[in-house]
Amino acid sequence: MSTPSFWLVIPAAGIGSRMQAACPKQYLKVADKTILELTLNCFLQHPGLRGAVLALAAHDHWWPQLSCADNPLISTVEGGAERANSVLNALMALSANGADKDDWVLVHDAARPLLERPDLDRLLSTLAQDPVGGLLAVPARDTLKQVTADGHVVTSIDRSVIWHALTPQMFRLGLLQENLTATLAAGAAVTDESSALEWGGYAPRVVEGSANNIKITRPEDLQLLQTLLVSAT
Ligand SMILES: Nc1ccn([C@@H]2O[C@H](COP(=O)(O)OP(=O)(O)OP(=O)(O)O)[C@@H](O)[C@H]2O)c(=O)n1
Ligand SMILES: C[C@](O)(CO)[C@H](O)COP(=O)(O)O
Repeated sequence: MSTPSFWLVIPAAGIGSRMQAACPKQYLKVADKTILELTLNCFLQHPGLRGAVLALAAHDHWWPQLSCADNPLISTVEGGAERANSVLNALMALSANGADKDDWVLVHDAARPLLERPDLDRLLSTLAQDPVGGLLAVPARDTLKQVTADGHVVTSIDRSVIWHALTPQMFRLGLLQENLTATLAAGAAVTDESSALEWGGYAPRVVEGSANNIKITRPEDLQLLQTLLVSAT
């Protein structure tokens, strides 16, 4: 099935505090490539990519050293205080540079280097005609507990209706920009793009993806990344 063309937003302005590394985690090297380069690879090889906007920290001096920094498909903007602010800055740049409000935009974490092409194509083809958009996600496998602040179980959550949100998340530029702007203005919690659409009363669709599409967050994730990269070759 043919897949629609799309713009790409990569929030990459985080400091990676939970990783406790000497540089932001997206610039840590694994198998001779930075996590950011690994993340970009899947998209730069896709014929549907119209262009990419990376949101970078104001003090980011690592990006210009990467070979892909010269790729004409990639532009950069300054990120914001939170991930949602970084994403909104990138969306505003797309709008200012002529992207249409009905164009598809995919937002993908710089810290998710293991997105697989079949998952990307499944997201694009499944949502190509969707009136709202949606996101890659994985159904919960473990028994889930609601727990008190001092660590005691309150109840078990029905896992049959629980999914883990991943990225990319895929929405039309105008709808996403409008709802993200409104959600931030209202001071509502927004840790992913779907949250903003939900706040606006929409019901994004989940598209099942691979549980290997992990977000590199803590030091132990680097070993898992190495293992998954080896098994993928
Ligand atoms: N102000 C911010 C904060 C985060 N991000 C990006 O959002 C993605 C997911 O965020 P997270 O995994 O939390 O990254 P960090 O914020 O860097 O990690 P930490 O919370 O451990 O500092 C990352 O690619 C990160 O670079 C961003 O663009 N702008
Ligand atoms: C967008 C996301 O990766 C979906 O699971 C997640 O919400 C990012 O959270 P973070 O705290 O900004 O890493």
